[in-house]
Amino acid sequence: MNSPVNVVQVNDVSKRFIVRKDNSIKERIVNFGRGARYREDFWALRNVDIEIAAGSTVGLIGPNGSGKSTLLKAIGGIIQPTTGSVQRRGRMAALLELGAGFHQDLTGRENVYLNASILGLSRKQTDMHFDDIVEFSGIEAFIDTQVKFYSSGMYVRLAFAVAVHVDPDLLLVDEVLAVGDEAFQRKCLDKIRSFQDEGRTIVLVTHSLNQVTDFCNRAIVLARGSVVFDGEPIDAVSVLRSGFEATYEADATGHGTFKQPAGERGKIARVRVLDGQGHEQRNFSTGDDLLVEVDVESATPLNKWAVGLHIDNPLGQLVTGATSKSLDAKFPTLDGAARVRFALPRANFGGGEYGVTVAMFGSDDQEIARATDAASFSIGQHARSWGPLFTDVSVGMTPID
Ligand SMILES: Nc1ncnc2c1ncn2[C@@H]1O[C@H](COP(=O)(O)OP(=O)(O)OP(=O)(O)O)[C@@H](O)[C@H]1O
Repeated sequence: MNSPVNVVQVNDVSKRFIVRKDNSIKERIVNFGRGARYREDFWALRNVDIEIAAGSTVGLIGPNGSGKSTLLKAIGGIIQPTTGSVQRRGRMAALLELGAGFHQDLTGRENVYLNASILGLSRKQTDMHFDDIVEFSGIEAFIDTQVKFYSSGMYVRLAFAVAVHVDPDLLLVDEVLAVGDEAFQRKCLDKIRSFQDEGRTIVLVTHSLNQVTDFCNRAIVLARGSVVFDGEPIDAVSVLRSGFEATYEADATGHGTFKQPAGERGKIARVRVLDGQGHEQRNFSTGDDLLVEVDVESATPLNKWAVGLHIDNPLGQLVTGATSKSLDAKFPTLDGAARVRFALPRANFGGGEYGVTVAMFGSDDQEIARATDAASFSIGQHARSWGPLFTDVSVGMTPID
């Protein structure tokens, strides 16, 4: 069997941005001519080597600022690497920044033609696809309006519609899909699925870890501009989660970003997710009992204090939250260390990955410590229903006469 052709080859790519340290105009004038001292090199990508085989769907994931968009733009040829090279084969369509490739003063119709011609379609070919493009976008009523009057959702609709109708071999999609409404997102994801079936290659930047495990057959995790994992999506998601926990541990050692008002100091020493019997666990089923255990410390006695809990989905959206105050729990003075447990009996989370963020509050309800994404857990997909909330849905039918 022949091994598949590489559609993208990224060879030892690094990208440097020059970041100016002086911000105000006054500082710029004062520092004029001493440029070098007031600029700093920032490496958004470091020695990235990636080969992407034809027909694969690759997810690029990583924390904010890790270089995902920069890598996608380098693959798309929108930015030039500082060192290294990128090779691509075949026709590419890219959905990178909102409105990129659209001319503000032109109408939707004119932009379709402009965009399609940039992506390599002749006028005649665009004529052939025009009605389908407009229909897919669902913005017929605004097609002769200048795009500067479009909402961000309308931009994305039209841009995606053009991109998927120009017959690309390689489709690059950055987060933009998150802008569209749910119905349109679903339509786009269906289209991406049919692209997969047709053997096209897709590279997707996303914060939705569900999208990665659902759609991709490979995921690359970036951290501070370097590839830290490249392989099975499910493993990539674990790496990303454990990375967050490592960050948190660094915080717990005192090098982190805890906000601590003078006088009161709190410390979140450990956060664990346990099953109903108190055993540490990561994988749960819908309806299981969950305990979130938080070890807190204070160097000075704290008379009034509280602990808060946030459980977020992979998009960072709050799924459920509570504080010991909202739960009417009053704790005695904290002198040294204490263990707080939140109990979530029969938790009806839907299948997916969840992150646990914990905060500690002092007198005046001021936040005195925070551990973001300090722990995580996974709920197995249920065969009967899906979505962030599990309901024991059933269905019946009666004939109507
Ligand atoms: N034109 C630029 N000039 C200076 N710095 C830049 C530029 N573009 C990106 N950066 C920096 O490079 C780093 C990587 O940015 P990039 O947008 O690739 O990250 P990302 O992983 O896509 O992040 P996010 O999840 O927040 O979208 C960031 O620290 C960003 O501030």
